[in-house]
Amino acid sequence: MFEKGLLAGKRILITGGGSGLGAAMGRRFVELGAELVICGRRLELLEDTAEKLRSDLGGKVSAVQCDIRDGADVDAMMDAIWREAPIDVLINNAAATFIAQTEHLSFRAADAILAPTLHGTMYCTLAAGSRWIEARRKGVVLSILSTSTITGRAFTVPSAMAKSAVLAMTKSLAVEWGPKGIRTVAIAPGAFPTAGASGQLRPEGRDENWASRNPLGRPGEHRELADLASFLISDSAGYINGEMVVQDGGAHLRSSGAEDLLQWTDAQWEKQRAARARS
Ligand SMILES: CCC/C=C/C(=O)SCCNC(=O)CCNC(=O)[C@H](O)C(C)(C)COP(=O)([O-])OP(=O)([O-])OC[C@H]1O[C@@H](n2cnc3c(N)ncnc32)[C@H](O)[C@@H]1OP(=O)([O-])[O-]
Ligand SMILES: NC(=O)C1=CN([C@@H]2O[C@H](COP(=O)(O)OP(=O)(O)OC[C@H]3O[C@@H](n4cnc5c(N)ncnc54)[C@H](OP(=O)(O)O)[C@@H]3O)[C@@H](O)[C@H]2O)C=CC1
Repeated sequence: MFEKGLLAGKRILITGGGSGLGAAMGRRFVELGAELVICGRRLELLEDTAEKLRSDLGGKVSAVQCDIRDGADVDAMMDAIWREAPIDVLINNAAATFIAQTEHLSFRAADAILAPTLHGTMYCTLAAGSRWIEARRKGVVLSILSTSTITGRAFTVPSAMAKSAVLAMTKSLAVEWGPKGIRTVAIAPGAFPTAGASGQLRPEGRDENWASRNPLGRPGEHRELADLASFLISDSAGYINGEMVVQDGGAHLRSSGAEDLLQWTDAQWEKQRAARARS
């Protein structure tokens, strides 16, 4: 679909690039000629993903351990990256979520979602943006959000709050940093099955026919999201700024995706809490 060298000459950092959608985007970016840095907390997972990409595609891929909840860690990672060469694109992909009745969330539980998804995303954006602006370099920030930014989402309230805040950041910085040559864009994916999302959002017994209720009758394919991301960060999308593209097969026009959970009994929620306590 794209010319082979679409992303040639671009150095891209993907937060949470070791797994799921982050890894899928990384693979596509390398196929299209980009140089890649991936970060996350699990170094072994990152090294494995980077090694696989190097051996499959022969590209330049490196892995950095970083907990984006920690601003000092983010700064240290950016300093280390910049010592080698500045990045041109930041992909804010790392995030956390789980389903829970909101009234049962402790403050620590709320923070477990808000810290990476909101604060960590802000730290990474600030750390990249301030370096770009100081060096008068251009840049692109692509954040992976959710259709909960449009519909809200019962039972994943801290995630919906954090994603909505990052959408506000995307729109605000489009105006503030656009004149400095930095574009900010976002994708709102619908359901793109990954081990992380299924583990946190789809316990056994939950709405097993959810995929067929999508207007297109299926979940998203990782390659579809990776292609959209490749376009949005490429120079071909150079006039798109402050925009969030929804990629969900039309699902949010029909439902926020949490309606089945409204039917859950107290016993089902009790079972869900107990499963968490055991893990
Ligand atoms: C909306 C759709 C769009 C988004 C999709 C995605 O993001 S898909 C991507 C999905 N990918 C990911 O999410 C990957 C990243 N995920 C992660 O890093 C972790 O799974 C985590 C940070 C979400 C939880 O880490 P952890 O288990 O090590 O937790 P911890 O030990 O640090 O505890 C902190 C506090 O949180 C509490 N608590 C925890 N779980 C639950 C629960 N299920 N239920 C209730 N509460 C819970 C725990 O009890 C504690 O509070 P307390 O008792 O002290 O008052
Ligand atoms: N899959 C889906 O259907 C949907 C996904 N999304 C969004 O897509 C993105 C990717 O999700 P997905 O691939 O499904 O799930 P994953 O769980 O695979 O991805 C989350 C990634 O973030 C990393 N991460 C989490 N916390 C931190 C942290 N504190 N510091 C650094 N890295 C961290 C994880 O690595 P590690 O644990 O090693 O740190 C992991 O690689 C997320 O933003 C998610 O909200 C949105 C809507 C739907």
